[in-house]
Amino acid sequence: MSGPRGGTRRPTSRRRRPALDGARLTAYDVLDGVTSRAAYANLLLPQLLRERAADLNGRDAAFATQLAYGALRATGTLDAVLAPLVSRPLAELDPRVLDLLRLGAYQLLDLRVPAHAAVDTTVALTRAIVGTGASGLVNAVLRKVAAGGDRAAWVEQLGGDGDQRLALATDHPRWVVEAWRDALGADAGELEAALLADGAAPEVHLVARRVPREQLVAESGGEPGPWSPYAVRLGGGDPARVPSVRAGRAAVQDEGSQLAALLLARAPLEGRDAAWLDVCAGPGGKAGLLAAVRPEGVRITAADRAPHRAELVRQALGEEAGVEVVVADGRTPPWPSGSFDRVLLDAPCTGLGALRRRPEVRWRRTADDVAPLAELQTALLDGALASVRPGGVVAYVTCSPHTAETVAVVDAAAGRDDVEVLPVAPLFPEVPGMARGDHGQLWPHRHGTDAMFLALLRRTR
Ligand SMILES: C[S@@+](CC[C@H](N)C(=O)[O-])C[C@H]1O[C@@H](n2cnc3c(N)ncnc32)[C@H](O)[C@@H]1O
Repeated sequence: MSGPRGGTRRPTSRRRRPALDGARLTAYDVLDGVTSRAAYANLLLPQLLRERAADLNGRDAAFATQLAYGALRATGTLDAVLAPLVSRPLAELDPRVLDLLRLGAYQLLDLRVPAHAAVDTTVALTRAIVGTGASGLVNAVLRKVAAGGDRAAWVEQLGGDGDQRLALATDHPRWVVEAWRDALGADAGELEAALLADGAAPEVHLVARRVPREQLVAESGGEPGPWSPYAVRLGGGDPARVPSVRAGRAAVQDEGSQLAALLLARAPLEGRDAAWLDVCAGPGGKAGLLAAVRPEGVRITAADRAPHRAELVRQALGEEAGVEVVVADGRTPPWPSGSFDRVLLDAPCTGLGALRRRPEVRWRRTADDVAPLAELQTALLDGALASVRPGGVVAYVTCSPHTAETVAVVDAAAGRDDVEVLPVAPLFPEVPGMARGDHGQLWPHRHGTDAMFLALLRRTR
């Protein structure tokens, strides 16, 4: 223990002078990037931590992460607490002040940061970032937040019906709570567990593509994943340091996404099995696993409408033989009808199944986003069914459990007289609790994966 030396005096008061600390400043910069530039926190935060590595130790980096992710996840709840304490609508506040209020309020509601530290440090940040004028408002509002108690006390005070309380307690917009209840159907008793799981940091999963899984386990110090025979779950550590990841023989991939690719590979098929299509392939995660597990001689076409996403597929697949990457719109396929034996449609979606990874997405998305995406998904599924030969299969997957993007899209296609639905769960006997009718649904709270939806269709003629 180092004591005071060379005339340095111990502070006489236990209450330390508020200083601009690097962790809080970094968390603020992440909130500001998300608010003012629509940045993604999971990209911006690691970048800032790298740039500021000389000034932030491991604990600072961990605290900045907890603050930034926590405050972004809780934005709606924090705003519900702040709104009655500010005389103007929150939307009329200087956005920087609103972000600072959120940062302070989050510490008061959810962290064991002493109230005076949360308030004083946020006031100091406000003074430095916005100016002295705004610091009075921040000071006054945060004191009222502190006086109202912790999150449980605030949820109690704000009141509302059951869904409203769940929304506030678990940091979801109400429309997502309703969508989750609907998606869980008969298992709606798991609603709170499902919502809470969106607040837990996800484990990093690796996929062993061109390396035996046991070797990847040994290299990474991880554990075999319970569901995919290619998955390794990491307890911690930087995946980029794992030799097979560096060499491109393994990659980071959620175990649910691995099952989505395996669904296509495992689907029962009669006759020719030589040409596979991944119609929305960018950035190439599932195409990479498909390339590794395909039987010898199978050619893969990996398409994406966005040229830069197609380029990412090219980079991800590197030297793979028998893989063609093309820029194409899956709604109007440029290849002859019935060209493929198996087609994977990993459709663009709201991404609500991956809320654990992208804390701000739950507030950026709105219920109005769903219908246009469902329209796109429907058109893409039509294109996928046109691309597959009679007798061939289409795997339709989304990283969202929302019924309008999943069951409704597939049901509409299944109404055609040349399409039959194949049951998904029997193809994964090792994965309990994944049946959603004939389809498959993974959940973070049940499976420790993203909430992937999986459906299988056969074109009958
Ligand atoms: C969910 S992501 C695919 C993820 C990818 N399968 C993977 O595992 O890495 C959806 C992709 O669909 C692409 N996309 C969107 N609209 C499309 C369209 N009309 N035709 C083809 N690709 C499209 C997007 O550019 C995006 O890369």
